[in-house]
Amino acid sequence: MGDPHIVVSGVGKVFATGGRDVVALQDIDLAIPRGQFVCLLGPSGCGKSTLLNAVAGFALPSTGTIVADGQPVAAPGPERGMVFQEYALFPWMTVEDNIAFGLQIKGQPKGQIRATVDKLLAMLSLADFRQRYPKDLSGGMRQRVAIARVLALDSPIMLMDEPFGALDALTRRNLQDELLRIWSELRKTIIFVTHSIEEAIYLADRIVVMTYRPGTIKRDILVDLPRLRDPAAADFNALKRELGLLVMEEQQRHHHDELRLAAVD
Ligand SMILES: Nc1ncnc2c1ncn2[C@@H]1O[C@H](COP(=O)(O)OP(=O)(O)OP(=O)(O)O)[C@@H](O)[C@H]1O
Repeated sequence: MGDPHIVVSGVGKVFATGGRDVVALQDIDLAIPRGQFVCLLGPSGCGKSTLLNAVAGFALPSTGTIVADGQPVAAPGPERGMVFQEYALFPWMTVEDNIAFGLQIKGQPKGQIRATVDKLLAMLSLADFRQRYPKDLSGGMRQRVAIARVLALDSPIMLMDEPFGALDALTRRNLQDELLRIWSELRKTIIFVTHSIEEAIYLADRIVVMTYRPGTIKRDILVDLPRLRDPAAADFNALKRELGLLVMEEQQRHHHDELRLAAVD
């Protein structure tokens, strides 16, 4: 199988806020093989985004190391593309210009950019929208553009922070299917943050459940169900129940923590 594509070793992250230290991550060890689709799952505040941002190189860990695509992570890099929940599109650019932007920055020849943009517009069913501006697109369409922008750079690693969290259920399922199709075609390594148990089971090869403060790995589960997965199937639901209990324990710890802090203040 070769070396893991992403290696997180002994990672911790402490935020100092208002005289209180928040241990957002502690002792995180994670080795992700090339091409694996990993979901980070857990309730709000358990450090999912902090871990993703550390892999992205946006906010480095306080302790430990991260190696991605053979390189120690010290800053954002082109081998790690990021898709956010809020579509990070340029509002003054059309769909095709948004997708082309990163390639123009890289100084690629015009003909080559055009070919890549055409391919991505087709791949994400955006061809009829190429001249539109983001404000004239639905949330789902905007998120397609955001994914196309990252794919344009051909990063072998895709980091996704609740990318479908703001979408309605039907659009969300559509984009999940679309993402699975793209992933199986292009074989990216994906780390996908979600707090939806169903979304994690629907998508992932592997689900990493995190604990609430300190953020540690509570359970690391391989999902061995054939795709496309059926959320109504018995084995899907058995896993959903198992994960539901794990996540609920952490939600309760979060709740108790909030009550305790409220009592102190
Ligand atoms: N810049 C920051 N300064 C101080 N504390 C922070 C900062 N960023 C995150 N935290 C704290 O670190 C912990 C982990 O936050 P993080 O956003 O990674 O959690 P999360 O699991 O992604 O939650 P959510 O789903 O709500 O985004 C939380 O307790 C949060 O309050």
